[in-house]
Amino acid sequence: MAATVNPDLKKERENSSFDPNKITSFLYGGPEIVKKKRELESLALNDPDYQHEDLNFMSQEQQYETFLKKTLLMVTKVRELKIDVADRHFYRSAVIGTNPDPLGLHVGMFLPTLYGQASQEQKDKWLKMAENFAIIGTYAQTEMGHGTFLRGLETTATYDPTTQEFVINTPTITAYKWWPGGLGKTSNYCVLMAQLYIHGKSYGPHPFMVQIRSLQDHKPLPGVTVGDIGPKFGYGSVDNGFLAFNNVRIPRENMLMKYSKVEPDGTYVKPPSTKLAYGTMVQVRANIVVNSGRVLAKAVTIATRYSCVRRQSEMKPGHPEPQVLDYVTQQYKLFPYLAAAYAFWLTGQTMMSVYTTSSNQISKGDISALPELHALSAGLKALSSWVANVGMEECRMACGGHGYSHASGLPRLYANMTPGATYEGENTVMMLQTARYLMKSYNQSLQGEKLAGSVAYLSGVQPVPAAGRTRNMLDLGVLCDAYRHRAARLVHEAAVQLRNERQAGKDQPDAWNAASVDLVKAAMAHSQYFVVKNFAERLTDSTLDSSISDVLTRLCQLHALHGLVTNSGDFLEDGYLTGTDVRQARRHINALMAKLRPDAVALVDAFDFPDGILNSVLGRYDGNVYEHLLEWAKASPLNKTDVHQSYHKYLKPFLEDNRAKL
Ligand SMILES: CCCCCCCC/C=C\CCCCCCCC(=O)SCCNC(=O)CCNC(=O)[C@H](O)C(C)(C)COP(=O)(O)OP(=O)(O)OC[C@H]1O[C@@H](n2cnc3c(N)ncnc32)[C@H](O)[C@@H]1OP(=O)(O)O
Ligand SMILES: Cc1cc2nc3c(=O)[nH]c(=O)nc-3n(C[C@H](O)[C@H](O)[C@H](O)COP(=O)(O)OP(=O)(O)OC[C@H]3O[C@@H](n4cnc5c(N)ncnc54)[C@H](O)[C@@H]3O)c2cc1C
Repeated sequence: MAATVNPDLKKERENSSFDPNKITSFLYGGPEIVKKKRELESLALNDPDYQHEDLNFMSQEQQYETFLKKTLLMVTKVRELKIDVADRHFYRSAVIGTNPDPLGLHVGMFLPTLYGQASQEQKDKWLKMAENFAIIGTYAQTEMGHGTFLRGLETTATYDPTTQEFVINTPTITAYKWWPGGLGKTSNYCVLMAQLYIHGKSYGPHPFMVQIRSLQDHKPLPGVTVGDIGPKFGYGSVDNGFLAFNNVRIPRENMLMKYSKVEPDGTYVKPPSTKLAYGTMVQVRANIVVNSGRVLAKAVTIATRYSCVRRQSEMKPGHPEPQVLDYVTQQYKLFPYLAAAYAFWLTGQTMMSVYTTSSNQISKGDISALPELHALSAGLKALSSWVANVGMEECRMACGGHGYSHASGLPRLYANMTPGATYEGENTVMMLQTARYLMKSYNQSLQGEKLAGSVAYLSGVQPVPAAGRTRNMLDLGVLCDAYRHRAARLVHEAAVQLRNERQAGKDQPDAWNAASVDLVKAAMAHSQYFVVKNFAERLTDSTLDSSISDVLTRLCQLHALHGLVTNSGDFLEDGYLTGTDVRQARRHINALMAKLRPDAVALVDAFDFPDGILNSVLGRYDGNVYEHLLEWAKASPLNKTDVHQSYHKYLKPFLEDNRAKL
């Protein structure tokens, strides 16, 4: 095994224009945080208790078992090591790498729902147990027949005032809860979303705390049917489950009653907004924005490092084979996603701070920020996970044949992360939610109302500038204005389309459906504007070291220009940009890529993913790809013996038979 760093990667690092540690510090929020992160990561990665065979060599059952063991151990160690709550995610991501874990829903949704939806008495009753993993829960909302349309959920919780209990029922096959993570085999509790019925009247979906397995022998409780839904595209390390109830009774106090309440006599107390019950989803959507940036950063790290190690073809006759990253077409595959990874990393930070501010306000009873928070998180969740999906796949293909091997880490990354476009709100549906808010805001602005927050720009209609002027397409102000104009125009056009459909005689739902392609486009443009503007604003930070602000500016320019060129029709359609502008933009992209080329490895190094987290032979920090590819392949289960047992069972008789017939 080679101990030295691959010479090509070494040279790349020597030639970069800046110290990657400075960007790492910028990305993570300061050198102290980076220090803490590295300490926690190396603690986890060097702990022999977490070592196991490569998951790619395991069955789904083995993956689940391995991950369950590992996550439980992690919970114990986090407690023993007294790791601060704020720092735990560093340790956790080093332990689990790019895999989801069976306790993910307990930590990511069950606990947050208790924090956000339970009354103080309910918190007193359950939080200690849940926080200390004395019980394990999941978030059981989606049913076989309905995931998106929450008002269509079929599971019922019918209040019985005589016993002061809710009776939980699964009336049909399609009402089976389906998909919740950690439900199949791990959880003994869940937050159940069910339709509340009182005295025969429906009050819509509400959250209930329901025990589903015995705390003694883990068997399903009477009336509960629960199991695993079977293998999926990815997520082998998680037991996504199904769940059904047959007249299961739970006490009245088990409805989570921070907002809505049911009194003992069956009187229903309305919440300030029915959408408060959807609060946990908003939180996870904000998390998905953060996660999409990280996922893309991982994929780009793997593909960029490998593209510097990989040499292929003759660019000039008789010359050595170049590093594939020197092909401009290869740069055009990777650098826009490198820039997007930075863009979404920073968007994720802003999204989280908007989430924290708004949710503090909401928990104090001021719900005015709810619509904006919902619309922003829905649109950014959809945009970021879509871009991450396309980017991960582009990175895989950019690694040629070896990208297709699990050794690259890319298929597993993709399979585990692609459902980000589906779970926590299917992306098209989320974009349409954002569009709904945009239409509402736009109409308010037409009524003369002043808009605030992410839609403030819709108030001022921008004129199309006179033709013949010259623009500097590298100017971030010019680029932000162009995105802003495009978003405002597409919102306006979607509104016009809606109005036309209405005037043509369609009712509101049909008109909405007819205009929905334009509505999604408008929501996309709005979200992209937010991302570009946010990136540009972060660069105005006066504490930024000039050596890194130059390179980050190039990334921001590339991100904005690439989006502009790939959607050029949107910018050209009304004459806001000219053909000359777009041509100029294309040339700038080429020039920017050439400038970024020497810094590419340093820019991915700055994401600071240790090898143990990347889990990729192609993306190794030391670049010693080939020897480790061979070593990895040798470890594959099919190579445990020189002659596989199937030879004796099938191949030998087959060959002998064929030889005998000659
Ligand atoms: C494990 C976690 C780890 C954590 C951290 C690690 C990093 C994270 C990364 C990775 C981990 C993830 C691991 C896997 C997790 C997966 C879990 C799940 O998937 S759980 C299931 C999710 N299910 C959905 O998301 C359903 C989607 N559907 C809905 O949300 C609703 O049904 C919706 C929005 C589509 C429609 O809801 P309507 O029918 O009740 O509402 P309408 O009639 O359309 O609208 C009424 C009004 O309510 C507003 N509204 C809707 N939702 C809102 C909300 N959430 N907040 C505020 N307002 C809302 C609307 O904008 C509208 O407003 P106006 O009337 O126009 O003013
Ligand atoms: C890996 C994974 C983990 C999950 N974990 C959990 C969990 O822990 N807990 C849980 O409760 N759920 C979980 N889910 C379920 C997930 O939340 C749902 O699958 C998701 O919300 C999408 O809903 P759906 O499956 O009903 O899609 P559908 O709504 O059936 O989507 C199918 C198609 O219909 C389109 N469509 C639907 N409605 C509209 C509309 N109004 N307008 C336009 N187009 C529309 C969609 O765009 C999509 O193209 C998980 C799913 C996965 C894949």
